[in-house]
Amino acid sequence: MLTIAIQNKGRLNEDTVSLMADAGISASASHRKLISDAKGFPLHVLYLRDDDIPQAVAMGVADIGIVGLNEVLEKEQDVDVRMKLGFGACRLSLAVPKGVDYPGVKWFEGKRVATSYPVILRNYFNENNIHAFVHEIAGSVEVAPAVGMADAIFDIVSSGGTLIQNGLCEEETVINSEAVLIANPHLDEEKEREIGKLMFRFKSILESRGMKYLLMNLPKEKVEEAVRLLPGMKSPTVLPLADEDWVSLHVVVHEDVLWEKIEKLKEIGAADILVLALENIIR
Ligand SMILES: Nc1ncnc2c1ncn2[C@@H]1O[C@H](COP(=O)(O)OP(=O)(O)OP(=O)(O)O)[C@@H](O)[C@H]1O
Ligand SMILES: O=P(O)(O)OC[C@H]1O[C@H](OP(=O)(O)OP(=O)(O)O)[C@H](O)[C@@H]1O
Ligand SMILES: [Mg+2]
Repeated sequence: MLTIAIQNKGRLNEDTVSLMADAGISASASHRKLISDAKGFPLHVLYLRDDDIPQAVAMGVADIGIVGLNEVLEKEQDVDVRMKLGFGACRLSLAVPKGVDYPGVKWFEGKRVATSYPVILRNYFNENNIHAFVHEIAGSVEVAPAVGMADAIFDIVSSGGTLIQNGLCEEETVINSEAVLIANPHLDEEKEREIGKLMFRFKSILESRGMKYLLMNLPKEKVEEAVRLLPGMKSPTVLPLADEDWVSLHVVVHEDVLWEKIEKLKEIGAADILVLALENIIR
């Protein structure tokens, strides 16, 4: 049976548990339980601090894990990144106090930079031939310049709100991150088959997110025009109605373009348009 390591609490826990739930796998969301068996898929679930997940997977304590790409790159453990999971999006950036006249990355030469990601930062400075002092701290990195502990910081940025609150200005994005599925690189065939099944479920879920199922009635002579407006998964489904001059048209569209498509369809005579949530796309 496969063992998966997930974050026990914190920012990735909820999205991880809900991705698994959407894939028909119920893991306990309890913060106290450290290991449990999932329902809906043969899986042991190990609840860990996110920092420990890459190592647990590299050691084989867990076969797979869900963790931010930032932690995978920081820990430099021997694990394969198998797929991106579409949540936990953030970036690791260098930021300097507002008001600094920033000429480019060479500004960091000789400076003290506070971070919880010393490995990624040192690699970046080495690649850019910068000699700087990397000052590792566990948290509240953004206050370091204000209290005189550092000249700049390197930390996670998402909305940018924390930087603004602390009078800092983002200057260099070093990596973009999101939650990923990682795996031990030396698993047997049976475990790989199980991982394949799990990834198939996750991919179906991710593909269907943001998609809507659209049904409408349309004058028959407008079908070709509607098909041109609606590049669906293959082509729209067209079903006859009792009234032979009309058809029922079904199509899957992304919510980003939903209203734009609806407006165009109405213009060519579509009526009784229904928009339904789409749970899953199995290809
Ligand atoms: N503001 C944010 N927006 C989006 N994603 C974030 C943000 N902050 C962190 N993340 C992502 O979520 C992951 C977990 O963040 P969290 O703050 O829960 O970590 P932590 O405090 O180190 O947790 P743990 O107790 O498990 O060690 C980060 O490694 C990163 O990938
Ligand atoms: O750009 P923003 O949207 O403001 O997010 C960035 C902040 O989020 C994270 O901290 P978190 O809130 O998880 O607190 P922590 O430092 O205690 O982990 C991260 O360490 C940044 O400080
Ligand atoms: Mg952590």
